[in-house]
Amino acid sequence: MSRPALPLSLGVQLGTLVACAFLFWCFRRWLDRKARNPRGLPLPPGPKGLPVVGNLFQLPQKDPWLEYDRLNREYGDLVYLEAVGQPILILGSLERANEILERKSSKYSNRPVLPALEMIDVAWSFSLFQYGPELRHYRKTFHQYFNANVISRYQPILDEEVTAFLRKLHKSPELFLDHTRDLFGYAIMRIAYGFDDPEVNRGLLHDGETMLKAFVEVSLPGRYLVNDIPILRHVPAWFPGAGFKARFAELAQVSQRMHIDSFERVKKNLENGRRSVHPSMAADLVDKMPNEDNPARSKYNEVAQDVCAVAYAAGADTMISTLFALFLALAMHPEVQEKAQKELESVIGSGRLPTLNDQKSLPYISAIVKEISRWHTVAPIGLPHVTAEDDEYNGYFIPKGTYVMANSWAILHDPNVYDAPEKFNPDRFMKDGALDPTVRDPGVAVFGYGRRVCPGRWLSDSTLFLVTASFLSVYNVYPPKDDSGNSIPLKIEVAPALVSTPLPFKCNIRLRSSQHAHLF
Ligand code: HEM
Repeated sequence: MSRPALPLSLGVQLGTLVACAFLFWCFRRWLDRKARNPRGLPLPPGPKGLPVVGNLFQLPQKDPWLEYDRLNREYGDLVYLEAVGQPILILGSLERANEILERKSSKYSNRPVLPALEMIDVAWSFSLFQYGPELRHYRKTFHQYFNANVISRYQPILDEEVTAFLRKLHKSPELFLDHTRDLFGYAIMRIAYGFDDPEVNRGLLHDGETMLKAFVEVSLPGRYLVNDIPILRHVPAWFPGAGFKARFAELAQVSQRMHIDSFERVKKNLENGRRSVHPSMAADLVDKMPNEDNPARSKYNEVAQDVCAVAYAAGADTMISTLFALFLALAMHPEVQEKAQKELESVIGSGRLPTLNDQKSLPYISAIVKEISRWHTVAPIGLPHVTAEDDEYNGYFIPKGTYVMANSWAILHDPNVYDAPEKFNPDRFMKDGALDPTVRDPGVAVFGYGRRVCPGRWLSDSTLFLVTASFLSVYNVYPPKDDSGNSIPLKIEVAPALVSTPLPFKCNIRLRSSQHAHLF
């Protein structure tokens, strides 16, 4: 159906109306903020912006953590920016992050409220909930399945997926990026839903990636005007400039498929007596579902379907990106592989693959896991926290609704804490053959802060340990070679996004010896 033509003059009039409404809204916001700050406290320091748009054009599009770090060096570790009236606070040190996001977490644990996120229908994900009893309930339900004490439940799934990964590498080492993606992708789909069919899992993981990218894009300050003028969500799709509505509607369908259809599929499978071999989160939640006549059933169902979908929506991309970085770092550092293999041989010999139970006796492998999380900070500026109310901090006024972002990359690349921070060097965590407890553990920043800290961190640590130890037990990884047989030096390059993913790269993966093939 063709779009009805809009008379030019009407279009101009409507455009002018929108612009006036916007300016009026900016003015009201400014007046309101002034009224809420009767003592006239200053805002924290930061670069001066332009009228109305503020620092919008100074917001970095690429590698924001580097620009934020530069601002923190210039203005101190608390920097204030504003983009089209949206206040943004950048925390440039662990001390600030802890003081604000941990100690003042009752005020600093909300998330952005963006009409665009509601329109693409991702508001079901508790990672976007405001802080309160609802969020606590969702986090508690999630925690039952991912706390440190229950991760061993998933050991059989992790073992099977790691072994499948080692076999695939043997068959088609050149596809190692695809195999790495499948490794954690399939593991989390089996843990969350018990889905064993790679085709089904691949489709759902693709949906998860689409939604994560969409989430990042629609959240960018200034990217969609509807976030600043919520009434625009009601303009008809044919209105000039409202093309975003059709795209948002498509994304909403993907989101629906992700969180409702997958859970319904598990329910049907169980009704038909089809249960996965290993326990899954969804099956357990369905088993404990209140009876049909119980009024609590509907809410229970909603929470259950949402927490399962969050597991792969929030977990897959971060883990896969970290694993890509791990293989890249190992290929760049043969001496690290050699050291790890010596440890593996002296502790578990060469007759079996490592298990999670070996974690404590393989400190150098643990040091590699710590170093990869630090060196390649996968969520360099984390997820924004938002202030639930106005606050006064160290004599500064912090308005309600401020996006607060801790620069985790800067915290983990602070040269005062980590010598030569740009170097991948697991030894920085070691002393006398054991982990050195005096070195800052990257876990203090990698997984975020306070009441929103990542609830998947134990699964993440266990998986990274198992993959690193198993891979190095069997394989070596080298940089690729050019036509004359010379090694091509590798370096890490990342795509600009909230989750920092290394760009595709090549490397050579070879069995340590033919005998090592017997391990899988
Ligand atoms: C390398 C692995 C991972 C990293 C680096 C990582 C990092 C993060 C970060 C930085 C946050 C934001 C915390 C904040 O707002 O302060 C977060 C939140 C979250 N992560 Fe992870 N994560 C990882 C793996 C996982 C896994 C495997 C899962 C699921 C099993 C998961 C589930 C979540 C959830 C549900 C949230 C939202 C929490 C909330 O908003 O209350 N993550 N993660």
